Amino acid sequence: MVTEDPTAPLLQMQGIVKTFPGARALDGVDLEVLPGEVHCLLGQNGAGKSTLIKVLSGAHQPTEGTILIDGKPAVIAHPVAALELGVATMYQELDVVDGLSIAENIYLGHELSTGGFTARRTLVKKTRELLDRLGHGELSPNREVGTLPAAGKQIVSMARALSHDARVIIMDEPSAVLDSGEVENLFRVVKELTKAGVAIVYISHRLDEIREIGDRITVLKDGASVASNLLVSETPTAKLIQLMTGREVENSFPTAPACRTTRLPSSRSRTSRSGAPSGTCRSRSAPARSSASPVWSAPVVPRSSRRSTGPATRRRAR
Ligand SMILES: Nc1ncnc2c1ncn2[C@@H]1O[C@H](COP(=O)(O)OP(=O)(O)OP(=O)(O)O)[C@@H](O)[C@H]1O
Repeated sequence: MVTEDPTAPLLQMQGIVKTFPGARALDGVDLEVLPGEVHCLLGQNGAGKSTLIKVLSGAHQPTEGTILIDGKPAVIAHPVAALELGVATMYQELDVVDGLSIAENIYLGHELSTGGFTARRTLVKKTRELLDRLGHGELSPNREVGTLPAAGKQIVSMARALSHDARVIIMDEPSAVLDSGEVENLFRVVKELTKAGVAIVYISHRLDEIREIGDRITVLKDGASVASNLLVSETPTAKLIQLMTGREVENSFPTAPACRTTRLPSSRSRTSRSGAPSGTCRSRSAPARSSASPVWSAPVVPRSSRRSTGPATRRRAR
């Protein structure tokens, strides 16, 4: 796939709806991802982030809505179709096979076509190239994945995404399993990938991380995108929390314009690192709550620290 205009969206999701029996998990989500940007997806627990990435990775079919890749409608009928379209997902529960080597994990499901000894040598060589690219040339392609710490398994997962020539990599709370040194390495790798034009859809509950690594933000609430393409550099934390929770937050943060109801004219608009115009906000009926209650009384809980959740009952299917 070749994108002729480097600033044209690589991926667009428009009006995505996903219903399950008894629940409307997505209720109109728009997402636009540019080449070379880190696009952060924010939302409280249950906002619809997982469902959206499952739609994008071909694990779920949307009930309504359109997905465009390079401006062309795409049907992501199953996970292999997503990979063929250049969309790879790194799930938080790193889906690597402990009993296989690093090389076998990376090429699992898309083994090299030649057989025997030559294939094995090529496999190891290609794996070494991928690990080098990710700054982990010290890892042996033959090492069993079960012996790696979480950060190492994440590198394998990322190498697998690159082995599919992914142009969009979805990272679902990638830092949740990492210590601070490993997070630094993750950010270094993310920066190298984006420099090469790869787009990252980055899901995190850690707003400080988003400040460090993100370019633009889409906020989900109750299954819908309530703000799209906000520039990280222009959006105060209080605004993000207000968008995620629907509650006004007493503003002890900078008063930079958080979002605009219309896009600025392109000649005068400020742009992100990747050339994106400033974002738009969409009003959505938010519960009328007093600003007196502290925002942190409704904290966002990372999935890694939660037990399994029950079936959806909050939003009934219409
Ligand atoms: N297979 C399903 N069947 C029924 N309801 C579902 C299903 N998957 C998700 N939902 C519901 O859809 C809503 C959105 O869930 P989703 O897991 O996408 O949110 P999320 O933002 O990823 O939250 P979290 O951070 O807690 O994982 C929730 O109300 C959830 O219960």
